Amino acid sequence: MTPPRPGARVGLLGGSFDPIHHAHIALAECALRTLNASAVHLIPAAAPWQRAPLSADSTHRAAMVSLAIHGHPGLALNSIEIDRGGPSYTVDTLQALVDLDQAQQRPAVQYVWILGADQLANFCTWHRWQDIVAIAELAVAARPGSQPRPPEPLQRVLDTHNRPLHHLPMPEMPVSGSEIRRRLAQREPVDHLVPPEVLRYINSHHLYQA
Ligand SMILES: Nc1ncnc2c1ncn2[C@@H]1O[C@H](COP(=O)(O)OP(=O)(O)OP(=O)(O)O)[C@@H](O)[C@H]1O
Ligand SMILES: O=C(O)c1ccc[n+]([C@@H]2O[C@H](COP(=O)([O-])O)[C@@H](O)[C@H]2O)c1
Repeated sequence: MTPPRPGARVGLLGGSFDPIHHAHIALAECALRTLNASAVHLIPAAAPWQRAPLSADSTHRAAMVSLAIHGHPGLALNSIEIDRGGPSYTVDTLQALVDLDQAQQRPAVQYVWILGADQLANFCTWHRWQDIVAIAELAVAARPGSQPRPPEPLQRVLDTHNRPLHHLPMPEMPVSGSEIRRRLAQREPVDHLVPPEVLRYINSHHLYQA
């Protein structure tokens, strides 16, 4: 991948990806186009601290992300959180990316954290969420059951920092990792929810079986 031009936007889509599914890819592609980003990095979390332990280990989740983005120019796997280990605080990830750019004397880029409306609603529970807004812009997509509207305290901090909230014009997709895990455990089909390479990987590694 060519290095980003100075001032370019780089989208960051963090997630459990347990497993990655069609809505994640649609979200990343929509962000790439809408933000005119030079790249969108998909960042599998090592240990998302607000959730119960994940089903598949980080090696499997990263491998599935890698398979799913194959043939999608502009999308890249970024294993920074897996490599760091421990609780996956987004603020630490953003700070580490900025520090790395500086250490490697790369041109400064504008990071944009991409999220679904469910996580936007939850955003003010994130670790040091005000510091996230100071470093990165946010881009949100609608998700069935959640409105892509920022909670009041977030809107106030966005206003203080004069930060935009990008809206990603993606159709609502009723797809979730939990539903996929539930279907797999019940031996129900999921081929309409995940890319075929990911399904082959799930089957060959016997993931998500009851
Ligand atoms: N169907 C969807 N539409 C819009 N955004 C989504 C959708 N699915 C996931 N996202 C967003 O992608 C990011 C990563 O999500 P995650 O990996 O937790 O998937 P998930 O489907 O929400 O999984 P789970 O059901 O296990 O919570 C989050 O910001 C989430 O809001
Ligand atoms: O930094 C935090 O406190 C924080 C709290 C909740 C979620 N996140 C991040 O948001 C992304 C989506 O989380 P999830 O639980 O929907 O997979 C993932 O990258 C998480 O690490 C981050």
